[in-house]
Amino acid sequence: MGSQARIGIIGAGGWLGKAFSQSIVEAGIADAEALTLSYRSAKPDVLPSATWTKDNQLLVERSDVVIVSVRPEDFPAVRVSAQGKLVISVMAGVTLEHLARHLQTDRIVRSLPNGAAEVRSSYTPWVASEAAGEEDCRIAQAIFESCGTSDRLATEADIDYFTGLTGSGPAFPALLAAAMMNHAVARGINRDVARRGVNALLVGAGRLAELRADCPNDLVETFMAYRGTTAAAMDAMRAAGIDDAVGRGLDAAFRKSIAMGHADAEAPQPTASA
Ligand SMILES: NC(=O)C1=CN([C@@H]2O[C@H](COP(=O)(O)OP(=O)(O)OC[C@H]3O[C@@H](n4cnc5c(N)ncnc54)[C@H](OP(=O)(O)O)[C@@H]3O)[C@@H](O)[C@H]2O)C=CC1
Ligand SMILES: O=C(O)[C@@H]1CCC=N1
Repeated sequence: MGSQARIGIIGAGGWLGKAFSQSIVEAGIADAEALTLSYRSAKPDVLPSATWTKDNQLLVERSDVVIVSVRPEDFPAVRVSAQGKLVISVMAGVTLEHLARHLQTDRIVRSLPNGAAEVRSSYTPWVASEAAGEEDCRIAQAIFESCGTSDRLATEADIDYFTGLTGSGPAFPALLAAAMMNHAVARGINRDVARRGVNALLVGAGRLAELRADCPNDLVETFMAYRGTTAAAMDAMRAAGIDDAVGRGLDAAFRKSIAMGHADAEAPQPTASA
């Protein structure tokens, strides 16, 4: 398909939809003119030379590749037939089987990017249905790598696990940073100073991880080896159960993703129409 790929994004006005549409154009996978983008409420003020529409069936007809980027609870209302088309889903918890049944195509890639797609730094694991061919997988991977890095995983259960690990993942350093900021403010530190300091350390820690490419355990051991303030803090955090808390969080996300898939399976069959 190369630079002539015709790509449609259902839900292109949202966080991930906007990130994908822009990164696809930036990476030269498709020109803006070859994109058909759908929205539900307000027409977004980006990529004016793309075709914007509220008609998802029209979008499918104008596209070779259809990316579905609505929230899972809005998916049942997306009533289109994508017969013969490659569909790429970024939705949490929606299974390959449900996607195939609802959209009437067996060429499916199920993926789970993360919010860092906005800054072209997502990590996007994905799986493909049996009927998705080599070229389908190649274009899907090119799309994911236009906004970060990606890996093809072995099973759908792996996708359900990675939904928490890396899909929800950017929220977890944010949770730690919020706890640190709340602690500093409670200690009487000026809120703006605390915010600048904590945001700067998040960015710095990310860049350090990128530069060193160490296993996180190695980085922790490097800090522990000082046997100083950092080790004192980490020992106290571990004694308070940080490893257990993180494990419980990841298990909860995995269970939620599986439960969303089961809810789909029990949902009534849609009637396909524009
Ligand atoms: N954000 C994240 O970090 C991640 C999100 N995901 C998954 O990606 C998907 C999208 O998430 P995100 O971008 O954050 O969500 P958003 O709510 O930001 O975007 C969803 C968009 O879909 C639009 N929409 C809903 N129904 C339709 C429809 N029938 N036709 C056209 N557009 C429609 C919404 O419009 P309106 O303005 O009317 O609401 C909204 O703009 C979700 O399924 C989520 O599970 C996966 C990994 C990470
Ligand atoms: O929280 C969610 O359900 C979505 C999927 C992963 C990140 N956001």
